[in-house]
Amino acid sequence: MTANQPVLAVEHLSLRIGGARILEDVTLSVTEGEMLGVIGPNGAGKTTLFNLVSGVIAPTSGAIRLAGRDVTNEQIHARARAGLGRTFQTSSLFNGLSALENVRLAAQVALGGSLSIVRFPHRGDQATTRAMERLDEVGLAHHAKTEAGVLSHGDKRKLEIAMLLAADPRVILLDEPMAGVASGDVPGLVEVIRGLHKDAGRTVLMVEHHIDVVLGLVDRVAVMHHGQLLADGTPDEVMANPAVQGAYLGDAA
Ligand SMILES: Nc1ncnc2c1ncn2[C@@H]1O[C@H](COP(=O)(O)OP(=O)(O)OP(=O)(O)O)[C@@H](O)[C@H]1O
Repeated sequence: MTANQPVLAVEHLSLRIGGARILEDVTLSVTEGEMLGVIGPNGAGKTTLFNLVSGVIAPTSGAIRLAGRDVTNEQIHARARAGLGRTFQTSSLFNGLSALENVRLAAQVALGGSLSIVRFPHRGDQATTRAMERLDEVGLAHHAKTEAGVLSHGDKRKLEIAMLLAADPRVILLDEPMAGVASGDVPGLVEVIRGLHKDAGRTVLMVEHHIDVVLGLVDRVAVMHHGQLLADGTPDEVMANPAVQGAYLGDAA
C-alpha cells in the first residue's frame, strides 16, 4: 500500500436481487486513521453496504479493496484475516462466559488458536494479556469477571468492540452501535468509539441512526439514499447539502 492509497476502497459496487436494485454504483474510500459515518433513511442500503464490504454477500458488480488488495471474491474469514473487523446489529456474545473469557476467546482465535475455553499454557497467557488490554481500551476492565449476559446493553456493545479489537483489525465496521442502548449509556459508548479513533488512531466506519452522534464523532459522512451514494463530505458540508435535507425530509414525510 502506498502513502496515498486508501485502506478501504469500494469501487462501483452494485447489488441486484431479482429485479431490485439494492445498491447502485457506490464508490467510496477511507484513508488510514479516518472515521467515516454512513447515514441515510431506512432502507437506504447502509447495512447492505457493510454486508458487501465484510463478505456476508457478494456484489453483482464492482470491487472492494483492502489495503490495495482486491478482496471482492474472498470469504468473510479471509477478509477478517486481511484486517477487516465488524460488529453486527445482533449480539455475538457468549452470555454465560465472563467478559474476559469472551475477549480471550476472540484473542485466542486471532492468535491462531481454536475457539476453546480450554487454556493452552503459553498461547492462553498471551490471549489473556491481549484480552485484558482490549477490555481496558473499552473501559470494561472492572467488569472482567462479570458474566457477559448481565452487562447493560451499552457495556455489551463495548464488549463486542473489545472482541473485535482482539483481532487487531486494520479497518473496523460498526453496525449501529447505539441500537438498543439506553440513552443514559450512549455518552459512555460514544466516548469509547471516539477513543478508538482519536486515541488509538484506528480506522472506523460506522452506520448509525443517531445522526447527532455521528456528526459529533466522525471526520467525514457518506449519505446513502435509495441504494446510491447521495453525498460524501465533512459533517457541515453534508448537512448543508439540499439533496441530503430533501432525502431526510422526504423520508419523514
Ligand atoms: N436479501 C434481500 N432481498 C431483497 N431485498 C433486500 C435484501 N436485502 C436488503 N433488501 C432491501 O434493500 C434495501 C436496503 O436495505 P438495507 O438493510 O441495506 O438498508 P439500511 O439503510 O441498512 O436500512 P435500515 O436503516 O432500516 O437498517 C431495503 O429496501 C431492503 O428491503
